[in-house]
Amino acid sequence: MRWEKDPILHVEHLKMRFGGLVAVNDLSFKVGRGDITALIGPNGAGKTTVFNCITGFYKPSEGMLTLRHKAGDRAGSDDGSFLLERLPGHRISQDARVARTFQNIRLFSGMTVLENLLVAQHNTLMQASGFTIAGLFGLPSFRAAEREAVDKARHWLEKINLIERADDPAGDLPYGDQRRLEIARAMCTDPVLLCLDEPAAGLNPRESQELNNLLLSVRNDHNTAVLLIEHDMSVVMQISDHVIVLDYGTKIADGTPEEIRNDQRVIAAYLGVDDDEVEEVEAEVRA
Ligand SMILES: Nc1ncnc2c1ncn2[C@@H]1O[C@H](COP(=O)(O)OP(=O)(O)OP(=O)(O)O)[C@@H](O)[C@H]1O
Repeated sequence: MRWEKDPILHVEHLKMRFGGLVAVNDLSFKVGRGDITALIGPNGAGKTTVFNCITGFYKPSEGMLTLRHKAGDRAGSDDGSFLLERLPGHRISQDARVARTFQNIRLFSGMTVLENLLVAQHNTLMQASGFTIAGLFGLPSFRAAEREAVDKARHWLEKINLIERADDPAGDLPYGDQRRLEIARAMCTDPVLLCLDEPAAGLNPRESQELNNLLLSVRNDHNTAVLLIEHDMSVVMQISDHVIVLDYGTKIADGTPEEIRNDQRVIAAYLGVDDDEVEEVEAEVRA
């Protein structure tokens, strides 16, 4: 398994307490480099809390989160390890190159579709300017970086079939297009790990299929590892290489989609049924 042989992220003994509530308890798992990994579980299982720990929104109460770059990862990052639990949030995105989306859409709705993709590249552009006004106006490195930013934005607009809508306000797009635009915006930061919180929520079957195709392309063409929280089993089972199941903040299963599909504990916990109903539910899931 790639997640054992070549993990990009190693979560060890993660614990997150909120006062007396233990939302995540002694959780360990690995995310394979270039894999699509799904984190699933019933409402309140602790999935978003795990994301918030990985992306620096929360400092874990205990545990280690190690992200390993390899030479050849996106944007020429060198070999190197990042202990995410010790880094401030902005360094997790900028240096460790972890990007995320949220359960609710957080595009700049008044800006155009293209502008949303350019804003995501603000850091690279500012570095190319040498952080000076003179740089902004004159430096050839800035002009080259600007061209690259537009090319990258165009690449992603073509990929998500929104090139025709580049100059429209992002808020005018249909919901499914906005979801894909958010993912494209995150990809414009050249992440090595892309964390997506319920990307398929609210999508119709056609939009869900478009999302699947986009995520498969992120994995296959860009070799970016994807970690997603998802309730939509048609997305999870179709595109994931690896599935991790949480219940009440602890891991109850970890394996390939096939293994998870056949795990009775998962069926019982995830669907919230009693033990004597498991067989019936299992038959429904297989159908
Ligand atoms: N900031 C917080 N303060 C207090 N409790 C919190 C906080 N964030 C999460 N929790 C609690 O931690 C537990 C796990 O919540 P979390 O949102 O991580 O679950 P989830 O698996 O993502 O659920 P869902 O699928 O509904 O989004 C819940 O009991 C929740 O109420």
